[in-house]
Amino acid sequence: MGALAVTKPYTMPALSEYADVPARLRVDKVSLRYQSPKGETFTALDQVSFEVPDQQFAVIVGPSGCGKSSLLYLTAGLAEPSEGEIYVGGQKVEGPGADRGMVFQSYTLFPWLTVRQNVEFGLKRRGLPSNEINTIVEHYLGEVGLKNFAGHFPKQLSGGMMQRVAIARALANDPQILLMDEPFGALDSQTRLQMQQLLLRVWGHSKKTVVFVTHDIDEAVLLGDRVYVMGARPGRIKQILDVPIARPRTLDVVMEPEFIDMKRQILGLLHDDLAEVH
Ligand SMILES: Nc1ncnc2c1ncn2[C@@H]1O[C@H](COP(=O)(O)OP(=O)(O)OP(=O)(O)O)[C@@H](O)[C@H]1O
Repeated sequence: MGALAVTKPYTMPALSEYADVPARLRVDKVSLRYQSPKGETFTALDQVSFEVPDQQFAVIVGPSGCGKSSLLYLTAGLAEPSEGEIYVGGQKVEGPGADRGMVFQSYTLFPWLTVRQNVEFGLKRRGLPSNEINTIVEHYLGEVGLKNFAGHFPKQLSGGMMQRVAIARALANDPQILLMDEPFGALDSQTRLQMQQLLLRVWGHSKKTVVFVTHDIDEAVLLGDRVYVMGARPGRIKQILDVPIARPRTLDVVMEPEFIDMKRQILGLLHDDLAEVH
């Protein structure tokens, strides 16, 4: 490893240390089991515990099937853990709520609504006054560079533009936390790089807590404050690594020794997991 800086692994403090100061997200001994049609039980997540401090950009990586999406769905309140609890802003998750914004890989815009109508959808449902809605929508359309496309319908947009609308829509609702499940997974590599930079810029302004799932290790290290590496069978947190790379981060950081060292550590953890499976 020579002169490369070695990243000190993050040691997870005992959950009780946070009793007085709730983290923005707290996952406490969460297990998730599925029942097969034959009645067999499959453990997708096993006793998963971790915390994400306020304003942190947390990235979850792990082998396919380790339960990354399941963890986001549980946090979104779209499914219930078999055991354990999840807290967002100190409140136990007991169902879906506007305090959690979601951006998925597949485009989830309302196709019959324009870009503007998609972004203002949640604000209208909350009954905000129209001048306030306009100010918020203008702000976020500006943030994602889509002011000139406000009247377009989703089918008139590229994949990257649709994801920009999804990000604007999620942030416009002022959620406590933004949950992103492989949001750039379906984009071509050039657009993906652009979207990563856009997200870093928008996140730098909004300072929302983000939990971002990806398969892409470069993406994890480029975006994250911390990378939560999961193992499979059963799904669990294997290691939490702090990313020791200063912000703002541009594409050039991928050549830096710290970046390469982080990638090496994460790959090592993922390879260990593959070796355990085969
Ligand atoms: N509704 C379901 N019924 C049964 N098993 C399920 C269900 N949903 C997910 N699983 C299983 O739970 C495990 C975790 O799935 P999940 O989609 O959360 O993993 P993942 O890490 O996000 O995978 P990928 O990276 O491939 O998207 C997988 O083995 C999956 O097959």
